[in-house]
Amino acid sequence: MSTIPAPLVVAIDGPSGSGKSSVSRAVARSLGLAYLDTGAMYRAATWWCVDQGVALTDTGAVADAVRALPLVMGVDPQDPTVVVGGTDVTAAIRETAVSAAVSAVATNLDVRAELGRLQRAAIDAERAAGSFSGGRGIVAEGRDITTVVAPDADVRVLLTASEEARLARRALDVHGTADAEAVEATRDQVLRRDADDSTVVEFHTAADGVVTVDSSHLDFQETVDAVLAVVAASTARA
Ligand SMILES: Nc1ncnc2c1ncn2[C@@H]1O[C@H](COP(=O)(O)OP(=O)(O)O)[C@@H](O)[C@H]1O
Ligand SMILES: Nc1ccn([C@H]2C[C@H](O)[C@@H](COP(=O)(O)OP(=O)(O)O)O2)c(=O)n1
Repeated sequence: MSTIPAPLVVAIDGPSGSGKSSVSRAVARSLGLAYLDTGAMYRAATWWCVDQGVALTDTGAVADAVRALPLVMGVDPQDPTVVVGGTDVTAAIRETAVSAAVSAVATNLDVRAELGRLQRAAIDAERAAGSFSGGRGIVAEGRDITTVVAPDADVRVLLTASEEARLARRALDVHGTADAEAVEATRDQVLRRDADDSTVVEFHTAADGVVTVDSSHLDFQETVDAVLAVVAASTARA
């Protein structure tokens, strides 16, 4: 009798520029899993509030708008997409205006409750679909996936990197260079945002049972391999 392996849920958290999104996508591709970028959901919520003319300082109006968010997340790691009310906002949510404003939405506790609910539903759907269709599971990444959204995930990883490495990576991403000027221009987007976000979620220290992978001195492929090794070790133990 053949056994169908249970769907795997991998949760990855970490600060901005630690490599969460790119590493999680590569891990999902490598293992044949779905990929959920929860940061993209906070970005989509921010884009929607701005689109609807909601003042981001009005916490009640923001929460109401997010409860009505018509969001569809594409979870294929080859081509993750974000669609809001029929508009593909995959690129628009990466623009600097959204990056600068997103913490105001992500620190709204009613928004966190609503998006957390949607994230749990997406993870549960992959679990259930996997059991019936032979789907393999999901990699979900963000700031509170290992602790709040999916503390019961099969594998939980905190991906960290030094401040210096994170600033250089983001500068290279946004400005195409990691010279002193580009690093300075990136500081607000990385460090101020992490400081604001840290007021509502802890993502600098690993919770009990969460494995830390420090990518400061690893290149991209080495980081992917390190996370895959954590998955292999965790699933071998289970
Ligand atoms: N270990 C690494 N070494 C060098 N660059 C990396 C590494 N991990 C990720 N990167 C690059 O750093 C940038 C930021 O990564 P990203 O996945 O967007 O981080 P996060 O989602 O944590 O903000 C990307 O250009 C990515 O390719
Ligand atoms: N689970 C999550 C995911 C993201 N967030 C917040 C943190 C960030 O300010 C925004 C956008 O997240 P995203 O992962 O795209 O941020 P980066 O630009 O990769 O640093 O959402 C959160 O509060 N909780």
